[in-house]
Amino acid sequence: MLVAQLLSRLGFVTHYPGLPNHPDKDVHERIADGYGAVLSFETGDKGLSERIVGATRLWGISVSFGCVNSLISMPCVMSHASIDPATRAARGLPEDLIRLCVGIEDPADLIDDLQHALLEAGAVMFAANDYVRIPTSINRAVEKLAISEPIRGGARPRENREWFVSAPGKVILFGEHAVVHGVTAIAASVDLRCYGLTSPRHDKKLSIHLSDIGNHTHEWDLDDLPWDVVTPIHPGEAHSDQLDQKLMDAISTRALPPASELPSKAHGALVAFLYLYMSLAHGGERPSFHIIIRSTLPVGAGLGSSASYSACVATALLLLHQRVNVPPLPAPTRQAAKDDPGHVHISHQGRRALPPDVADEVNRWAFVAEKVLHGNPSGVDNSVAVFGGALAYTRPGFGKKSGMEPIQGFKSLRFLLVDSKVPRDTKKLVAGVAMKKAEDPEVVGKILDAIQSIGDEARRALADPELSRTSLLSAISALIDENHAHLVSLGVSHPSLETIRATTASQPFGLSTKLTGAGGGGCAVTLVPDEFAESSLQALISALESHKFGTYSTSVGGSGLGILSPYNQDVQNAPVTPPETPDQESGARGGSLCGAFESVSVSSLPKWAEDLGRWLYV
Ligand SMILES: Nc1ncnc2c1ncn2[C@@H]1O[C@H](COP(=O)(O)OP(=O)(O)OP(=O)(O)O)[C@@H](O)[C@H]1O
Ligand SMILES: C[C@@](O)(CCO)CC(=O)[O-]
Repeated sequence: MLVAQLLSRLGFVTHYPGLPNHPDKDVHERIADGYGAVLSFETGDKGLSERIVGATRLWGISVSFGCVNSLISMPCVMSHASIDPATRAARGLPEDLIRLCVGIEDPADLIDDLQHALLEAGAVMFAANDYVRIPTSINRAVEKLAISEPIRGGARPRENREWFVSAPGKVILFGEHAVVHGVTAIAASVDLRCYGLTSPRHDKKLSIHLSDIGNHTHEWDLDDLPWDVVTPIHPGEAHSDQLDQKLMDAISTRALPPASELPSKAHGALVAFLYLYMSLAHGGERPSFHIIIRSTLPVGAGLGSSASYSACVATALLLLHQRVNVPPLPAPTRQAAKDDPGHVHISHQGRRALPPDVADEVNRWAFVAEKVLHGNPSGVDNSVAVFGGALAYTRPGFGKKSGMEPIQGFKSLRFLLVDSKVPRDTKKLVAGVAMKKAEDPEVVGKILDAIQSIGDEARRALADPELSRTSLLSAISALIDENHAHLVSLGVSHPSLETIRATTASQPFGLSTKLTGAGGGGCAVTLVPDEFAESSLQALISALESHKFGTYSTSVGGSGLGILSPYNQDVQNAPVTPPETPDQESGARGGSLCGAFESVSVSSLPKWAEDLGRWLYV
């Protein structure tokens, strides 16, 4: 009732038998007690309705209702999409109709979330201390304006500004490799990140600087790229499950020198970048820009460096190809007054600032880049790089429930990451396990089942409020050892990883360790119990470093994808918008942040980036 009253008061045509103006209120009251949990409303504009549905956080988007949590849908594009529009119209089903099912959450949270969504979508504004509806005609005019100037509140159109993006790496606690074959993996973001900075060029060239891959720089004339083989993928369309082999071949043979001349790490990164750039280009637009990539993650070490690179490239390209928008700057929830800037809407800050539709689109394209780099990725790494936090991930296509579920309780665990510094190739290791499975399906099938049980057990333990902290930590330790043993059987360990395990398990440390990520070298993850003294941790780090291993004490479960806010009022230090025509001579490297971004030390990079202004995170 409260939701219906809110919508009706705001002036939306609201259908709910509890409202006094409902035409069949009397009939309903004769045959039923109460008014039920389902209602619907019209906004007057299908696009606006889509934005509202996409902007809700607590209301889950769902085709069919019947759940304890609150759900939202647009029947005409979801449950009733298969009925042709004429029949829908004849039956009086408005195209802009939004249907809601109210669940058991706190009504105040539900109303707050709905108000935020209406505000974010541009359906209401905040004036005189209250939300008021923006007439649909104004909304349409604003939408038209947004097409020519998509970043409302920013200083310049998007192709003329610098975009600064970042995404975290990941640690897989349970289920690597097995996840490729349908097992659920448990993974979380780490606070080491990849950063990408784009600055505009005005010379019809495209260039990329890979700071971590031998400082490799590559430049292309946009007109020389093999456009003749590109099958355009229009905005809103999904990339097919398979890579376009013609485009892959054309990039390798015509846009890049033969692979032998290019280090393979750079080759993979460049192919992935160009593949996305060319696939995303549409409407004859070919933005000319320079992009610099820098990461605080070790590359090729099992911490998801490729996925965080893929997420940064996908985000930058989706922004520059005008396929995603940063949400408009919300109105202050309290009016600004003298000496009071007003209260900025909370959803513009922190983890919730980038809406799910932006995150989903970036994730889809980051997965495409991962396919270019890895062949057959499960999607867990890019999902963590985009969504952050800790999650249980099951790849689709194995006849069971797939997707992501957030995991609570992971953030409180302490880990030490140890880099064996032994290089390896994820693509080959994943292919090796697939070959083993093809040769011995029964044995590998049993290992996969055992790894699934380990992940299930870990999730149960993490979710069990009755379990003492000591029991939880000893359960996770035992499961870490067990999972590692299975990875050894799959043939993806390495002598260096066994040395790390032996060192961390030795007295006085007695800690459990497993390889993480693809293995074959790369990183191991060690669970550090709460009571483990700082002096012991330092002694362990010294012991590991004496073997020439690298160590990272990292926190897990932090933010996913981030975009530095393009709004002037959110920028604290430097102007993020570059000169109109940066460095006309070369067309490149003229942006205001480029020099500083390239020269700041790796250890200072996170703080430097954070201090530039407000980051909008998923
Ligand atoms: N900072 C970066 N700049 C450019 N390319 C990168 C960067 N980080 C990763 N890559 C690309 O990703 C490849 C590394 O992928 P790989 O999967 O082997 O390592 P990883 O992602 O660190 O490990 P895992 O997949 O086990 O988590 C590199 O060879 C390079 O092509
Ligand atoms: C080895 C693997 O399971 C994790 C790599 O980080 C591969 C994948 O899931 O794509």
